[in-house]
Order: sequence, then structure tokens, then C-alpha cells
Amino acid sequence: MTAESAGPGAGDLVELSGLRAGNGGVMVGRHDGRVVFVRGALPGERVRVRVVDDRRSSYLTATVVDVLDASPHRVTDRCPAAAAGAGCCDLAHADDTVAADIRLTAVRDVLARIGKLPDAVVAGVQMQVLAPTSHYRTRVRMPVDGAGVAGVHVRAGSGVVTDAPCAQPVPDLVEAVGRRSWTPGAEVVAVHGDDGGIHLAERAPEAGRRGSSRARSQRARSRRPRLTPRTVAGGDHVTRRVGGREWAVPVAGFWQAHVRGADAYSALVAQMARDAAPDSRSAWDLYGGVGVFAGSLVDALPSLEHVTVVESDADAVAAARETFAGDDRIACYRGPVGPALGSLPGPDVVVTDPPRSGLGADVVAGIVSARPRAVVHVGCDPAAAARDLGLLVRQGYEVERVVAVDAFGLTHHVEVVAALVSVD
Ligand SMILES: C[S@@+](CC[C@H](N)C(=O)[O-])C[C@H]1O[C@@H](n2cnc3c(N)ncnc32)[C@H](O)[C@@H]1O
Repeated sequence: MTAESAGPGAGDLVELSGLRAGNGGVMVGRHDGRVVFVRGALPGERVRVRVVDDRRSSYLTATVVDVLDASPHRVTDRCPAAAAGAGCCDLAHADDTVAADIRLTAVRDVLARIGKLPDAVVAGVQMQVLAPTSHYRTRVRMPVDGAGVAGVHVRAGSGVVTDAPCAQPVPDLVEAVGRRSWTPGAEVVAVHGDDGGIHLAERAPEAGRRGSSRARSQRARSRRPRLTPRTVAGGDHVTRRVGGREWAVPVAGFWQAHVRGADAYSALVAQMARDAAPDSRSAWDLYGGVGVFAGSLVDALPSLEHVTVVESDADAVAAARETFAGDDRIACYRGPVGPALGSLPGPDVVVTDPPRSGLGADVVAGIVSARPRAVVHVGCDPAAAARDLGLLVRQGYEVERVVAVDAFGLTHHVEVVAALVSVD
């Protein structure tokens, strides 16, 4: 019990029933009029939980100690690392059906609550599941423990789980990483290319990394540029293919994680752009990476005369220029999106695929002032995507279609892809 309140406090056991899905893979229950956020449970279950955080007066957080009435969708943990305490697969105890429901519920919740989008849009969200739902990840970053063994960060704390593999990476990646010993405290980058090649690289340990908490190291990391990893197996560039094109992507460069991700997103984005703005002549591919979406746009929209890829990473831009050399429809602009927008040729359609933080108000305003007929937005953080879609809707766009792409099996993560058209 906390000193100030009559309710339970950290360490106390509480029984909860009638749990419902919340955001971030967490279930939501109530106890003594207080909301309780629970990890490790499933919708509808009756569970005994231990309170782990009671610092807020309005809610508690808790983890499952006993499942008293199990959901029919509960399965034996599908990820050995998660079962051993790693923080990788927070829905490893859910079958694919309920895991997809949990993600869809979370997407609908943020679109309504944060985006304040109309009920019809929220109800109309479609789900596209990418198979396989385990062993799907073709690039992975793994921490190395003090003994030089690569593994997975433990859940909520420091330390590395090394004796049980995560079920997300394609199996040969885990095997290739496990065959080597690594520099203690380093980070391993392991990538499986579309030509079957395996690339392994090691990023040097950060100063003060050993023995520090993960949160501290993440804060330190965000304050300085990340070091380029040193390649130890395979080449510095990974072969990637989509729609008949080939890219040489730097080992640590961005590529969609799921083995079918780049194909699936490209097809969806191109279809949405074609449906929302047929006969487009000009397009922007913002946060374009190596220009995968630019390629699919010119293939799907033969009317396109000009696509500008905007990307801040020099290596990604170099890879894009190499692939699109000789295609004068596609131009690459290297630099941050915000300041670039005012100087680009006016677009009929804009594709955006920002990092987790999303577009933000300034970039949305820059897009709106260019008056594209349609915007196709790809967002890997549903809450940030909901905020950005809400901003676009309040500035003259309406949402035509939203697809939640289920590309991160065993976890709560989900990608939100949305098409908007100008109401003018
Ligand atoms: C989610 S990735 C998308 C890449 C690409 N659309 C794809 O599917 O391969 C986001 C990209 O945005 C780039 N980026 C991050 N911040 C940026 C900024 N402010 N301006 C331009 N590009 C940025 C990153 O380097 C990364 O390549």
C-alpha cells in the first residue's frame, strides 16, 4: 500500500478481470477506481498481477504473476529470448489472431483519440498481415555482453540475454552472429541481403557503456552521431531488390525490417498514390531512403514526369543515385526535409515515410503549402502518425484509406499507411 492512498502500491499483488487491449502491447484493467496497465496479459483474461509502479495517482503499472483464466489465444511463448526475460517480443504469448486484434485496436484508438479522425475512418481501418509472423527480420542490431557474446537487451533494465535466441530474425542471421565472439560492449549489425548474402558488422562500444543502464546509453547515443560499424563478414553494401530494381544499401543503412516489407509497402504506397491522384505529373518521396517508393511510383503512374527523393543520409542518397542513374524522372535531394520543401518543384502527390517521431507541425505545414492533390503517409509509430494525419485533416485533407500493415510479428509494433486527398 502507498502511504497516501488506500489502494495498492508497488510490490502488491492485485487480481484483475475483464482486461481490454490498450496501446503498446499493454492490457488495461481497473482496480479500486484506478486504471491498471498490465504487461504480459491478453484481452478478457483474469490475472493476478504485481504492481511495479505506483507513482501516478491516476494509474498503476503491473506485470502478470499468474494467469487465472487464460484467453483461448494464449500460447506458450514463441520467442525463447522473451521467455528468458528479453524485451524483444512483447506479444510472444499471443497467437497471431489476437496479436493482430491488439495492434488494430491500438491503431483505431490513436486515430480517434489523438488524430480526432471521423468515426467512419477509424472503423474503416484495414489490416494487411505480412507472413511470416516469426523469423521475418532481415536486419537486426544486437548488444554484446561483457564476455563478448551477442544477444538481446533484457526487458526494462541493463544486461543482455545471450542463451536464448529471439524469434524475429531470419534463422541464419542468428546462427551467423552466434558463431563469432565480439568486442565486449559493442553492437552487432547483422543483415541478410536479397541475394542470400550475410553481412556482419560491429559498432565500437560507447564510452562508459559497460555496466551502464540501457536508458543511459540510449540518452548518450541520442546526443552524438552513431559510429559507422566495421564490417567483419560480407561486404559493406547489401543487395536489395524491389520491382526489378536493385540497390546496394550500406550495411547500417535503412531498409524495411520484414523480409517482405519493402515489396509490400511499395505496392501499397504506389496503389494509394495512383488511386488518390491519377495522372499525377510530379511527386515527392520525403524521407525517401534509397528511393524505393520513388521507383514504385514511376512504375505505377506512367504520367509521372518528375519525382524528388528527399533524404538526409548521404550514403542512402549515393545508393539511390546509383540505382536511378539514367532515369531522368527521379532526382535525389540530400538534406533535411523541412528546409528543402520550399525549393522543390510543386508536387501532385507527396509520399512521406518519416522516422518514429513523425512529420510534426512544421513539415505538415510545408507539405500543405505546396498544395498536393494527395498525400500518402507511412508511419511506424501509430500515435505520431495519428497526430500527423489529424494535422493534415485540419488543413484541408480528408482520409481516403488507412491500412495497418502488420509487419512486426510477436510485438505490438505496426505500421500505419494512409492516403489523403485535398478537399479543395
Ligand atoms: C523510415 S525510413 C524510410 C526510408 C524509405 N522510405 C524506405 O522505405 O526505405 C526514414 C528515412 O528518413 C531519413 N531521415 C530522417 N530524418 C530525416 C530528415 N529530417 N530529413 C530527411 N530525411 C530524414 C532516414 O535517414 C531514413 O532513411
